[in-house]
Amino acid sequence: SKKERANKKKEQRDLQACKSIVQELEGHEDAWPFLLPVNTRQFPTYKKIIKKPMDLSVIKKKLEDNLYKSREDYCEDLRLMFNNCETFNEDDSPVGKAGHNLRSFFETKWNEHFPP
Ligand SMILES: Cc1ncccc1N[C@@H](C)c1ccc2c(c1)OCCCO2
Repeated sequence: SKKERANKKKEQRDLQACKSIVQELEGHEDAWPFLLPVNTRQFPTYKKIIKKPMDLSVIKKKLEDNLYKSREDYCEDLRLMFNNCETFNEDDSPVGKAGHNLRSFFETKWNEHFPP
């Protein structure tokens, strides 16, 4: 139907916006702690403390494999990644500071693409 076609277009537009936001995050100078899954041999307590690890490479793959049912679903994974960072890292640590900076950058991009 016309409504279904319109909805499909919106979903395609949202997916494209989410992909471009991830690309912008990856290029940010404070993205370095979030580009790949945390190495649990390097951080042996991470698996016990963080129940649902998340990073930009997983989010990018989920986008490519069309595993998000909505932009809200995608936004949830990004906020999970930043919340994990706050759980494990001190605010004034290098990773903690990078997490706060990148979260702020993300929320700004989010509001640019999807004004509340
Ligand atoms: C987001 C996050 N949360 C908790 C722990 C680590 C991470 N990120 C990883 C990629 C990382 C961050 C800092 C690091 C590091 C690796 O390499 C060991 C040397 C010290 O510097």
